[in-house]
Amino acid sequence: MTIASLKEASTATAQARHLDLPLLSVRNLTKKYGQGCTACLEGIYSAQGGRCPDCGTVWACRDISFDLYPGEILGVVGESGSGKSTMVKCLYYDEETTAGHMSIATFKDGISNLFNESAQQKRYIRNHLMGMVYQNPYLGLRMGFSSSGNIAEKLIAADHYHVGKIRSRASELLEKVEIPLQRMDEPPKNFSGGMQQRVQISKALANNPPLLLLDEVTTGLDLSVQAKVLDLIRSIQRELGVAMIVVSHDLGVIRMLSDRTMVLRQGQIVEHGLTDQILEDPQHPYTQLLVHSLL
Ligand SMILES: Nc1ncnc2c1ncn2[C@@H]1O[C@H](COP(=O)(O)OP(=O)(O)OP(=O)(O)O)[C@@H](O)[C@H]1O
Repeated sequence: MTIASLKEASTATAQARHLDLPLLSVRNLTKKYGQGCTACLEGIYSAQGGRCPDCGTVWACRDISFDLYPGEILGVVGESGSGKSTMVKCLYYDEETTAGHMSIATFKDGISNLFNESAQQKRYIRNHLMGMVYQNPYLGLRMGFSSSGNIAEKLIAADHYHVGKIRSRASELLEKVEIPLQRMDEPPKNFSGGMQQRVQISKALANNPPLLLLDEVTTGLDLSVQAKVLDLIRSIQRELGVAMIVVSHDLGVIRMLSDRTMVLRQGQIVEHGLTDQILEDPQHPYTQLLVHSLL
């Protein structure tokens, strides 16, 4: 099956899935760097790149709301500085959120605000319910550990201690991402960029999370390596039914992977809809600019 036909089939199922309950719901996610002043706290300011001209506070994300359905891929696109990375870092607790509400349907009946959970519960959520793949593999991997050791670390964090089972799960995952098993005890620092991203993906999947966050995972890779990683992401979504948030400044990546797309500008959503509709008939002038610059 080609990527285009995989995408078509998946978009159809994504539309059908909207009859289900969302896996992840985010409401009014806001992250500011700085204290804020009367004008910008009330939203009465003329933002320059998301920065308040009076007090210098950066509103990296402001009132971001969306739902993500089981097994769906949501693309997040926007120019540099639009708040894409900050948004996923807030979801994964790499950054403390200023305000907002996040829930996951399978955690405490989807009622709890996950931004307000205890540190222990946040660790549980990071280890069991989410996986994260960073643009920079140095953030997601311990480069001096073996590749299997990296996966073991994630399994141990989720209270799996049986050495034989850890080893067999590590082999299974590395095989899935096409890392030769004779290299499973080598550290990722010995690997190429594409291989490092594949090890990161296998580590993120270690505990079968229902949600995967991918932040610019193919940026900086050669085109042929990029295609292989994108293909892998697509097949994982098909086989495992993992829901994903894919952040990219590259509309080609978004077009290839995502069912729905959210366009961010200066920390706010300017457009949100089915990817094909957004790319073929963008409504917001900013999206029109982004799309036309791709053509
Ligand atoms: N620690 C920080 N302190 C102050 N401002 C920050 C911090 N981290 C991010 N920002 C600001 O938040 C805004 C959003 O940044 P973010 O990295 O989320 O954007 P992005 O869309 O992911 O950009 P890129 O594609 O270049 O990574 C930017 O104006 C950035 O300068």
